[in-house]
Amino acid sequence: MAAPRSITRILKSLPNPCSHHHHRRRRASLLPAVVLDKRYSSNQQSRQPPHPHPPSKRPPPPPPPPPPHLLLAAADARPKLSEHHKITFDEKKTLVPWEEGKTSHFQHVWMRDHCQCSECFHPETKQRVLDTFSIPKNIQPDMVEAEEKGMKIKWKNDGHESLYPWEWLHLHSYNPRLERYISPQFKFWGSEIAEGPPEVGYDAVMESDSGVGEWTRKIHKYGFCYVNGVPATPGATKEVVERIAHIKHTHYGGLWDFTSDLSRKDTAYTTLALGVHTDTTYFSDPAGLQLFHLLSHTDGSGGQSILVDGFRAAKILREENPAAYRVLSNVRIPSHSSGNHDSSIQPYAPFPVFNHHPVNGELIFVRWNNDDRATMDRWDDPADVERFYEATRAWNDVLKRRESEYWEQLVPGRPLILDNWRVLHGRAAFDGKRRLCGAYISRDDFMSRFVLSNSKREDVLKAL
Ligand SMILES: C[N+](C)(C)CCCC[C@H](N)C(=O)O
Ligand SMILES: O=C(O)CCC(=O)C(=O)O
Repeated sequence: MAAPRSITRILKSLPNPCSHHHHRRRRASLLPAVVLDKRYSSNQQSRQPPHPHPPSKRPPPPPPPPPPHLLLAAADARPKLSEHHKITFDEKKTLVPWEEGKTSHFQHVWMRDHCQCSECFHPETKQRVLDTFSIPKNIQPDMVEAEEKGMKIKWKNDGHESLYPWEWLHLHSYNPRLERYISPQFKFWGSEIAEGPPEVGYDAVMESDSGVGEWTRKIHKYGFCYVNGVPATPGATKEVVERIAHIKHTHYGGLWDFTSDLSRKDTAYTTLALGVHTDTTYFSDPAGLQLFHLLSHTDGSGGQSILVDGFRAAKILREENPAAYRVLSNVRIPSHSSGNHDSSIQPYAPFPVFNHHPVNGELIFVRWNNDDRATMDRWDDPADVERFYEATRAWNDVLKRRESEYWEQLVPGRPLILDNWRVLHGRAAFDGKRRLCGAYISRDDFMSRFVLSNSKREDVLKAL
């Protein structure tokens, strides 16, 4: 391969793009720039996806890495080019030497495909307009120049000019990866959370995006959060839910308003106790968030709510009984919702209790609803049947421990929202007239609002 050609027409030493406008350093953001890191490369070191059926001898999976699914870009770090080396390119790639001593390698086809100009990338819709497949296979720059705002490339084949902002280049450097990720950690909790459960105020949520930012940050960190001071009406409740995102409509309706009248053929519409579970395990894409608002409970008592932190419980099970954790990470459980005459809802495939991110291996989703479990008649090895029941018993024992359970009597005016991918919920039996309203929000809609209400949109867009 020919030695990298020096850049033609680089007449002077590279200007340090940050040298003469430090006074224009980005206003330190009020909140750390939180953006989703969706760029998991397929070859990133990752655990193998779980085996379809529990192997008997397989060693327990390694502990998952900390969840890197959120990127906290350095709020005000500005990448600086090397003072000593120039940008160079050869027939395949451009090399960008940074002050920190690392050099990013960007293949030309990748660079051209990621041109951010308004011809190639729609300025409003943020979608690619460029026809990727019109890029010549051997595309090369005619000229590469370091400008104040970024690196400019003039392409040889058609003279097209692309400008790649320095922050964008540094953030998207893939060889090597340069940005450090500080993932906001989850705060696991047990029964002690009753002393100080996460909560926000109705006014804050309704009046400002920063109020929604605080609310979504607490939901992400704890897996649940109360909203204090909400008028105990379905209308006010709907408005609160929609401060996060549009409601996920299901066969229960949009904003559901329910009581023990079996109007929908589900035990939630009875006075029965419900063991802790996650909802909608019968959807391919189960609800991300679920809000409950007790509107009234008259002529009776009971119906206390119970929450269990499913991520904490899973961690305990993995430590105490790795065999059970492995079984519940591999055995796929069929689920259904078939009480209503006009539907029998089932996901496109059964899923295990513990679902791990397919690339980085972190536990990302607990699915557990023993009441909605369908008949399990697909076993490669019948010996796995007993193993499954042993594993679910071990799981149930962890869930039912006193220190796992957070019991709380919901009250009108103080709705509870929870992360249905992490937190299990249930209720005690009750009598009398008990009316709740609430709604589901999809996981992706929640994460979108969480990120955008806790970062500058420009940072989110830059990290796409
Ligand atoms: C929330 N709402 C009362 C409307 C429906 C309850 C659905 C309960 C169902 N067994 C599940 O686990 O998804
Ligand atoms: O009635 C309640 O408090 C909760 C009902 C429930 O668990 C559900 O709707 O999934």
